[in-house]
Amino acid sequence: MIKLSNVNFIRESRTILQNINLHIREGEHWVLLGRNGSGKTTILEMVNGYHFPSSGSVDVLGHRYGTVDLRELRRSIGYISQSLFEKLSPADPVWEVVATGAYAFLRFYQTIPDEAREKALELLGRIQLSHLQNQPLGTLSQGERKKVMLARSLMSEPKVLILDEPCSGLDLYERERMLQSVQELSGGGNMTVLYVTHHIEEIVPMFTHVALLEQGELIAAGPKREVLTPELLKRAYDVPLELEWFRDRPWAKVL
Ligand SMILES: Nc1ncnc2c1ncn2[C@@H]1O[C@H](COP(=O)(O)OP(=O)(O)OP(=O)(O)O)[C@@H](O)[C@H]1O
Repeated sequence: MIKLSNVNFIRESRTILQNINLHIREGEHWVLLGRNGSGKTTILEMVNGYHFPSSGSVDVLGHRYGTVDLRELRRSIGYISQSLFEKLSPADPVWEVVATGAYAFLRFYQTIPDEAREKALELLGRIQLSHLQNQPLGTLSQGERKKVMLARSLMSEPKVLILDEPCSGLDLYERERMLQSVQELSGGGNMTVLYVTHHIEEIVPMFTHVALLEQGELIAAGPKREVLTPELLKRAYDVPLELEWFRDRPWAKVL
């Protein structure tokens, strides 16, 4: 499904990723953890085909990057990130922004097909945002924006969903609602999920695997209970901590 083999990424004579080997199978839900600058977003951008490795290979959905039409492949990948949000037009009504997700367009310059409109409205209903459907995107709160991005990413019924810190800037209530929506809309079925966060407690039960990065190197990758150990987390974050599992969710206590 997603395979990074011996990936190195060098920019301006700096090694940003070093010998990354990561194999994500269909239906697995992975969380990528690591300190600021450890290379998480670079990996996500590589899986989206926005960066190419300096050496090694990236295969997504059975296609090797470098030999495939990325525009076509990207329709099977939903991507939520702040940088994508910034490219959208703040004056556009919410339902239109969601509808553009069906085509991987940033904006419609022609009449929007009824089918796309109906689907966008349905997705907005599923995340309880129908009341905002005609409001301009730029007027939404942080929490509403994140959920609109989630709905947009699901328009094309992607096989792979990539979320880069979808809960950043959300209060506790909004964060829990967002996590609930992520679980409801992408937790079932065979969708493969890759999720980046700085907050260990966001690893809700739907997540199956964790990869830990330290300065561009993977120090652990596998089933979450094997990777989320105090020893490995101390190595990744350089902070001694204890981990408590509550309702299949890890909570970190700094010692
Ligand atoms: N095009 C580039 N040229 C030079 N350095 C780059 C480039 N892209 C990324 N980097 C560097 O690579 C490192 C990893 O960046 P990346 O954004 O992947 O980290 P991250 O783990 O997502 O960090 P954060 O948690 O702070 O978002 C950073 O030190 C960044 O400055």
